[in-house]
Amino acid sequence: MRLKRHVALVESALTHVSSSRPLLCSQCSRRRHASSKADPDKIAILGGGVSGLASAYYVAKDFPNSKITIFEGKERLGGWIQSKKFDVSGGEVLFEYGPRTLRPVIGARPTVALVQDLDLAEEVLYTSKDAPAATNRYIYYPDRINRLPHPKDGNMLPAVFKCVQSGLFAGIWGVAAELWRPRRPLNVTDESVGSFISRRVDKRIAQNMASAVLHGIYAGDIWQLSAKTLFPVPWQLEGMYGSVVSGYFNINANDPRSETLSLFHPTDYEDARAMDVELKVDEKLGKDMSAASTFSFKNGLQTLMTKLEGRIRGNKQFEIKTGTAIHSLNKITGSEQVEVVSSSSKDTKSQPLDYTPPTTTTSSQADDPSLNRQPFDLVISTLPAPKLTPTVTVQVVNLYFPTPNLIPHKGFGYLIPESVPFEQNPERALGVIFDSDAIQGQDSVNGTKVTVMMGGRWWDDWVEYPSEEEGLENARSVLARHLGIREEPLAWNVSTNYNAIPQYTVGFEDRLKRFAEELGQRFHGRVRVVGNQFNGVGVNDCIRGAWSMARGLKNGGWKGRSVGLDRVLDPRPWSVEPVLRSTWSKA
Ligand SMILES: C=Cc1c2[nH]c(c1C)Cc1[nH]c(c(CCC(=O)O)c1C)Cc1[nH]c(c(C)c1CCC(=O)O)Cc1[nH]c(c(C)c1C=C)C2
Repeated sequence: MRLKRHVALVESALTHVSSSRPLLCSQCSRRRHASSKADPDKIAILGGGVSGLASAYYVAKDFPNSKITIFEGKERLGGWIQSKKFDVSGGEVLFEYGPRTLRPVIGARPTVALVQDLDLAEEVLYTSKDAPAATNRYIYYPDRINRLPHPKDGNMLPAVFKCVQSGLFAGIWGVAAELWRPRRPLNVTDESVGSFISRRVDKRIAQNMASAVLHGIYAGDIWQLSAKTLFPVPWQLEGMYGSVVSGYFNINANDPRSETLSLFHPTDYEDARAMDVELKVDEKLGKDMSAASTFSFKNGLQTLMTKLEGRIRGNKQFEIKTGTAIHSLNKITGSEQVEVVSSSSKDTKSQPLDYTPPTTTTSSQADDPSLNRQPFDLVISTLPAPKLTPTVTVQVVNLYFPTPNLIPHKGFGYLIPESVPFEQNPERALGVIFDSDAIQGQDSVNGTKVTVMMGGRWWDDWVEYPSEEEGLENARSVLARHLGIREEPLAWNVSTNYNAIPQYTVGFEDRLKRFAEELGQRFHGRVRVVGNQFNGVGVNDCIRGAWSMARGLKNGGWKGRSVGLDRVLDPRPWSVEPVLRSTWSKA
């Protein structure tokens, strides 16, 4: 009964949404407003990274009569996504300084539809679901590289046995005992991932497995990151059923149909359904995506940014202000407009923005001639709010060696958990990507390409980070100790990505809720937020956030009160829903 009620609820919400407006389709031209007078005169986009550019692209389609200004602190657009080719003897090698592959999961719908809209389908490179890069992921522990079991192994027992033998899976039996562990006290509203896993399963699983995985996504510390935000389903299952394992079986045992069920936040489920219905792509692209574990582009992920930038620069609606820092946002008295205060900037690090300072404009700011003031009807900001999350800095070292197959393992790469003794990881590396396997088809030479990622949570209290020379030396030292690679690299690059990854630490949801309320109260929906601090740390998350924000502007009207954080303000309880078996293409 309960399940039917929830399904009916989602369906009625969807019917309501879809009956009140035409569907959006990546192929058909987007719906225009009934009256072009409805478009805001002036829109500001703060930040020219992936979230800013994607927001600009979507918003321009929906508001063709608006004048849109993009503000970016650095001289280049594209944010952390940067792909560069290096000449080496015999050809060229491509290095990614930031993200490099995307996963074609349902949350990637907006990205894939964007790839199609930008005519980039021919540029895409796929890694198949059967490739070693998809099935072979490793964890270094305590002094060797262990391959993780994968469902495609057929018989997973040999890999499981090896992981048990090495001690990597120590405490795994705690999963069975989880059924009998006491439920968390009612007054616990969040806790760290480390504490949650130690309490429910075993501390060693937290320190070995969870720590490795969270180094590989957030470069983060399991003792600080929030279990409620990062592992929402297990967290909710314990809250509702007293145990994660019994909760999962409970949900599925009561299912009258043969579908797999899970817990969903109602907003997430509606968004997933909307993406599935509204964002269909051509049959060939859909088929290729279905068969892929990850994808990128022949000339790297920057292809997407360059194409977006090209479309934006070719559109007279836009003005782009690079090298421009944002100082503050002020509500203009007697109007609904927002004043954007900016100045020219030489800073290469991204600037946070205090959205809701206690006072609006200081008198020294008011008469500062170096500050520029412009009124806007709508501001879409991708700038991080400093009080919401801390961030970590990650040093990325790309290396190319002329000898092929230097790595003694085939696969995506390996991660290094916090439990690895210091003497095995004095460089404070987080993991190593085997680029030659991870994405094929980007280089015209066939040596060995790897990336070493260092820092992140390990550098939390550091006032100074390793220089480029030190970074290279550290990366080479990791490769020599862990993989036996001692060759001179033919090409290399070190990039230090300052404050690159926000950390959703314990209490994040409460802080986000307060932030959303304050932002709404102060700017009445004229300032909306998108980006890795709000939507998730991946490229897909950022594009999905931009798509969803633009969809909200269209459906709710740009004069609506939403700030783009509807999920955190949605009081509806989590509900049991069938896991979506979505199809990519229209056919
Ligand atoms: C060693 C450090 C890092 C590696 N990648 C990242 C860091 C900090 C950054 C990163 N990786 C993922 C994301 C999430 C969003 C996305 O774009 O998909 C981010 C910001 C994805 C990811 N990488 C790994 C996992 C388990 C995930 C989650 C989704 C998935 O299963 O693909 C594992 C992983 N990351 C790195 C390595 C070497 C590695 C595994 C061997 C590098």
